[in-house]
Amino acid sequence: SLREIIILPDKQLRLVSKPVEKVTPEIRQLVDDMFQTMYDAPGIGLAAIQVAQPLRVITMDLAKPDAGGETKREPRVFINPEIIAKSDELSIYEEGCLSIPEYYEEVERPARVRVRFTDLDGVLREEDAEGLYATCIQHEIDHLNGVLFIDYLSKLKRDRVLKKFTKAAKRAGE
Ligand SMILES: O=C(O)C[C@@H](Cc1ccccc1)C(=O)SCC(=O)c1ccccc1
Ligand SMILES: [Zn+2]
Repeated sequence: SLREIIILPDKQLRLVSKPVEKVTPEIRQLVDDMFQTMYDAPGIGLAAIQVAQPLRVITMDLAKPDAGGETKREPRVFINPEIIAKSDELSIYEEGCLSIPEYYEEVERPARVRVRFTDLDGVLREEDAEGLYATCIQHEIDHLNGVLFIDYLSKLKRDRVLKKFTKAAKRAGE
C-alpha cells in the first residue's frame, strides 16, 4: 500500500539506516509498498528512510515513470548496497528528491560506480553503473547515510532551501 513520503525538515531523513539481516516477508512487503509509492510520486528511486523505515533498502526504476503509454518497467531492488569503486571522472546531473519537492539543482558525482548489494532473493551481486543509473544509486545510498543532495550545494543555496521548507513546516504546524 501507498506510504507517506517524509519531507524536509523531518529529522528522520538524517538517520543512518540499519543493514537488513534477513530478507523476510516484512521486507518484501516494504519493497512492494516502496515501488507503489515511488511509481505514484512519480520518482525513479526511493530509499526506505523516505517512508520512515530506517533500513538499508532501495528501489529504483529508471524507465520513464510517466511516459504516458505502456511504461516498460525495469524495477530494481538494492539491499545493503555499498559503493566499492568509483571513477575519478565526474558527471553533473540536475537532481530532484521526493523528500525535497519541487527543488532541482545540478550535482556533481563520480560518473561511474561499482555497487555491491544483495538482491531480493538474498543473492550477493556486483554491478557497474554509469549515467543516470550511477547518479541515482549514489543519491539513494546517500539517503541510507542521512545525506541529502542539498548537502553538496553552497551554504547559501542550502540555507535558502532549508529556510523555505522550515517556514512551510511551521505554517503547516500552526
Ligand atoms: O528522492 C529520491 O530518492 C527520488 C529521486 C531520485 C533521483 C532523481 C534524479 C537524480 C537523482 C536521484 C527522484 O526520483 S526525483 C523525481 C524525478 O527525478 C523524476 C520524476 C519523474 C520523471 C523523471 C524523473
Ligand atoms: Zn532523494
